Amino acid sequence: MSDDTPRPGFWKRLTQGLTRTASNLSTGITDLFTKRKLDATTIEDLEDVLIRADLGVETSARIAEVVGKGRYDKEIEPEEVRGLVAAEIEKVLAPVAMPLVFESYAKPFVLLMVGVNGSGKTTTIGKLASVLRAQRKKVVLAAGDTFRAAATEQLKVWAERTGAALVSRAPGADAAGVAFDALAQAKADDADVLIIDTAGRLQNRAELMAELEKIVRVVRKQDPTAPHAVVLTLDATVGQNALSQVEAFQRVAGVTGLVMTKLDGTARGGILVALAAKFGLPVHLIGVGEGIDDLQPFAARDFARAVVGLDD
Ligand SMILES: Nc1nc2c(ncn2[C@@H]2O[C@H](COP(=O)(O)OP(=O)(O)OP(=O)(O)O)[C@@H](O)[C@H]2O)c(=O)[nH]1
Repeated sequence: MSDDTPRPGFWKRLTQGLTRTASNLSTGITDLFTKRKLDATTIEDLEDVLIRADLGVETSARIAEVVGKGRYDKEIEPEEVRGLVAAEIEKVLAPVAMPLVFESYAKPFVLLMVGVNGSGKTTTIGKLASVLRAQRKKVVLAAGDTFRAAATEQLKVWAERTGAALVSRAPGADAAGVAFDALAQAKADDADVLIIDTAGRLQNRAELMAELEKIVRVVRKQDPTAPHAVVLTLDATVGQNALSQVEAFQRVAGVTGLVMTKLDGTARGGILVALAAKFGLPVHLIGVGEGIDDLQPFAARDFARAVVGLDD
């Protein structure tokens, strides 16, 4: 996905979206390092501040250690600490900041969207469809969340808005059947990309996982190389629970990349750093607000600086 968002708007949305986490981290650092010499206690306290922002125990310990190295018994400005912390966060995030690439070797390129209800699947599909259509790509959307009629309705709105084709069936139909038909249609129409929406009922995890496995199996009957990408949407406000969601979806669907939404709804946006450190999965997009423009390409340096309250 190319990013043609004007830079000032992009930075403003990002910093506004990350305000809660940034003030959490920034205030924590200011309180610790204002007119105080750096010692073992301040470093331990810094580690706690980072852990409370959900950066993960190991990463927090490592960052605190880097900040302390060679600086004991010296005064250090909070701004310098913010800079050091941002640099370390950037190191963790840089390897995972990757746009979603719709390789043209696969036609159609099959993208399977997974994630629990309300985590931002539909918004992500809408965003991707808009970007692809702006590039004049032919897109088919498959309404694979057959459990909820509202999900199909939402997808229909996006299909109409973007000029993508929609394949859907009556509520309660077999989701794998929808995926199968959609791939057949995408092939027949010579479409570039097929995006398959799926259900996200966490209440019945076993059933949901079986359904996803079946979708993958059925799609492979027509194209053994599909799905070419499996993108998991995660709601940042679930905190540490995001880690177990990645594990669960990875087991059944082989997640190839992540989208993290609702970073604006939490003071613990450091969860993205914990995820990057633990799984190393590509992060394609982040959501920092309700609107479609708030779903942005993920840039490691920008995120790292914004999240500790530093300027561009
Ligand atoms: N504040 C905020 N809201 C978001 C963000 N991303 C999505 N939302 C909102 O979260 C709600 C759920 O998003 P959807 O895209 O519908 O999520 P979904 O996973 O498809 O959910 P279901 O349709 O319930 O399965 C919507 O009201 C979105 O507007 C974000 O980054 N920040």
